[in-house]
Amino acid sequence: MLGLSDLGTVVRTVLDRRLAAGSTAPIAVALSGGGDSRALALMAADWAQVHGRRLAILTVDHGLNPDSAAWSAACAALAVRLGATFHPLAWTGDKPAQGLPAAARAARHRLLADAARAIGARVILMGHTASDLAEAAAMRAEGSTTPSPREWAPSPAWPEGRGVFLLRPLLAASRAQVRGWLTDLGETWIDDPANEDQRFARARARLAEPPAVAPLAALDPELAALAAGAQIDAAGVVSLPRVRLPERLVAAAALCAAGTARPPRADRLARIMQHLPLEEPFITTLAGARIQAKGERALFMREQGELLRSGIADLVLAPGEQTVWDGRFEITTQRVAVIAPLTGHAAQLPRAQRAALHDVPVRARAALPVVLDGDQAACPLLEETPGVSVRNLVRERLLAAAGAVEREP
Ligand SMILES: Nc1ncnc2c1ncn2[C@@H]1O[C@H](COP(=O)(O)OP(=O)(O)OP(=O)(O)O)[C@@H](O)[C@H]1O
Repeated sequence: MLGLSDLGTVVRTVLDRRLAAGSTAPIAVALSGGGDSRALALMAADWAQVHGRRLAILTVDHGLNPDSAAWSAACAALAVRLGATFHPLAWTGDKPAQGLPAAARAARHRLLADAARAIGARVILMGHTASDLAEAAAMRAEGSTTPSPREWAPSPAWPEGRGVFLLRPLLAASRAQVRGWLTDLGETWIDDPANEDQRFARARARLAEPPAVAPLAALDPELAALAAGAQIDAAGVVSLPRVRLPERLVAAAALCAAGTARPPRADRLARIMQHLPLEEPFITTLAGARIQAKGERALFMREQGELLRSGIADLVLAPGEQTVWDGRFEITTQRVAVIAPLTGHAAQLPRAQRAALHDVPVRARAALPVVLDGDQAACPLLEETPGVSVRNLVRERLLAAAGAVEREP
């Protein structure tokens, strides 16, 4: 059991290990105003001061409780007290009747990630505790697919969370321990009544399961090494050895190659895992990706049919605009540019690019982005295109997903 006086030391150790001491980027804290994130903000402020780092407080108002504006105001007041910048964020979209907690969570992660990127922060600190780990386990026992919060993980929001990591330094402490620490300091906090609302699986889990002390998130060096060894071409096609591929890497490679965000279904993934190591050629789709296994390698690429079915339209970018196209390519323009999938435009490419296209697997070609100029097309991935720059996000995302990035970039 973690003693109260040890809590600060544990958190400092995690921050020392994961944050880059010499970085000039601000450190973001996701502050709900609840006890856990409040304690975390206090500890992070100490660490930031010692290391000369700026602190930014991010608070999302979900608009679900009449008191939420007052909660945000309390967070703003703490930011002032800690000398941190305060970034109020609001979930203004439609609120679904079903699945409200999941929708709120997805919106929260998108807002937090966008805000972090806007201020140049690479890490968002979150206040999950060992009690949250125990609750996630209890919810899974109830049939939910809730993943366990990990100490260090890329933001689940995609593409908003590109390059942004979540750090949970309180995972080894129970909620009661964190609150004991706050009480000792004379601090108060907000209790969100939704946490006690028994209609939500999460609240039932809070009652059901006594908190357990969390093991530190185990890093899987094999997974990270395999991801680091992946061959990824300019078109974003991922090539991995087909035998001894861990299931997690297959799922991550599919998501990254497809640019999609929704994790694949467990039963589909399990079926693929049965076929993948066999010797016969094997073709399937997963999470918007096409998987082609032949010989000793498996290729993961965007499934072109899914791209076209996603209703991707010709996109007009203004000068200076940046977008993530199909979840795979970050495109920045210095001029007006019309971006479209290559399908139907291959004959409009200059000769050199048509030749370069031969190096791209046939079934990956239609899902490449091209810039249309009248009756001309150009693919910035095949050849430099004036006024348009493109960054392939596939490798960076795969490395982050596989745990190959262990600390603040
Ligand atoms: N409204 C909010 N504004 C900012 N941060 C928040 C907000 N709500 C939650 N958080 C952050 O998320 C942490 C966990 O909160 P909570 O347990 O309510 O969310 P969760 O849905 O279980 O987490 P996750 O989003 O990782 O699934 C908090 O300690 C805090 O850091």
